[in-house]
Amino acid sequence: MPHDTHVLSLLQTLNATTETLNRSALNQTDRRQLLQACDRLQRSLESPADTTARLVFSAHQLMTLRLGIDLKLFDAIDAQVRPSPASAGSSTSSSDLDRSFDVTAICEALSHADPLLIQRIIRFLAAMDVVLEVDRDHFISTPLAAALVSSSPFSAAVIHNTHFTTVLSRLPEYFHSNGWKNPDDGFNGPFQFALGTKAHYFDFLGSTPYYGQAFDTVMSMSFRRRGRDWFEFFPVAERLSNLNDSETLLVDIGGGQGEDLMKFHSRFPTLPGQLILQDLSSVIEGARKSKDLLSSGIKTEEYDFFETQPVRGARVYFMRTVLHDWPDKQAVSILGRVREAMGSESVLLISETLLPDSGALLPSVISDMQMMGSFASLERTEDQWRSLLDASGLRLVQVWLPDECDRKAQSLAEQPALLEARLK
Ligand SMILES: C[S@@+](CC[C@H](N)C(=O)[O-])C[C@H]1O[C@@H](n2cnc3c(N)ncnc32)[C@H](O)[C@@H]1O
Repeated sequence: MPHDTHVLSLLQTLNATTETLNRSALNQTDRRQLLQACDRLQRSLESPADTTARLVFSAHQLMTLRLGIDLKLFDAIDAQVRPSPASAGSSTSSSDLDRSFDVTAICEALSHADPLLIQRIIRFLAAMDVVLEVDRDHFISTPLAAALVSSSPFSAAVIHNTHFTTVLSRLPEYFHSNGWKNPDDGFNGPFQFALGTKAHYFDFLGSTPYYGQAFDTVMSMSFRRRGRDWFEFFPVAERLSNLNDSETLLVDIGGGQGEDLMKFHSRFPTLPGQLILQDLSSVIEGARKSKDLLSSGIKTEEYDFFETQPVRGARVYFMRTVLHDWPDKQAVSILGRVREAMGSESVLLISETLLPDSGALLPSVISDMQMMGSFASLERTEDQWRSLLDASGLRLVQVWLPDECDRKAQSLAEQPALLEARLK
């Protein structure tokens, strides 16, 4: 029993809130503000020992999710808690769907794995509340467990990031061996050191479908598309409507699966000029399977951006979260290929999250560390972008952000900026 009556009443309020809060009625902003307040409260309460313990044991939790995903444990749970197709059409409704499962049936479904191992993984998941233990060997699935089935983008996020921990775990040895120099070569950095390879991270992804597909899925996830789309605050109609159909309106270089081009097309379906998606062959192969992409008339092109840019004099060369994958050493070459192709009317638009000059928040610095580990690259401040563009023979003309964005750390973490560059 707490001594302090204030603490006692605080505890009662917190516990009552947990019990009675109507989560489904909360809007996104309110939900996030509540989470941030809980996070601040936790950080302020934790002793150094608490924080250390929380952080050093978090890898175990993440890796347990990964084991569950690779084992197809979440699929097996999902299959058990869902009604069979025969009963699904009958009187069973999702609200009275029984979400309980027992370990024996899961072990039978996953007969290729040792039952004791399955039991230990499920026990760990129960300790994390990913599944809820009701009785010995008897559990209830949760929305989180259902969100980790193989087909879910969340499982791709776990696969992608657990693989990244291979690189993270070797960073200390990497820096000891290189004399604590900032990584600056995408072909000879922490990733190559950790995996004992000479391959660039993208070559590795191209030759390892399991990780390549996880990466592509993560790139398409909505959490990477926070904030407003660039074309909502860049004057598209004013700047980009005076083309004819035979000209190229926009080339999305390293455009992945074409999400950005498809969004742009559906926002401006009648704007004249060709839209072109360029990426490596392994990525374009996947993008060509998209019916939406094909029906929107977007041209797809296999293209390595270290080679001569085949599309000359396009009105817009667009790159979204591409250059943060490359340290200046390689980014200058990539930008050089764009500069050579640009005409006097061409503009290069770069959509990237800007690092603030001070006060960077966790999402920004985590991304910076991710760039360092995978690509020997970095997230850049405005000054770093200006000097990179300058070294590439280009001039930073303007940094576009929505009017409501105040350029403080929180806004910059949540809203990618659009950097407009032209020939010098
Ligand atoms: C971080 S992803 C960004 C994808 C997309 N622009 C987006 O924002 O979702 C980087 C993209 O660059 C592509 N890429 C990497 N190396 C490339 C190269 N040498 N030539 C062309 N594209 C490349 C990758 O395949 C990937 O699709």
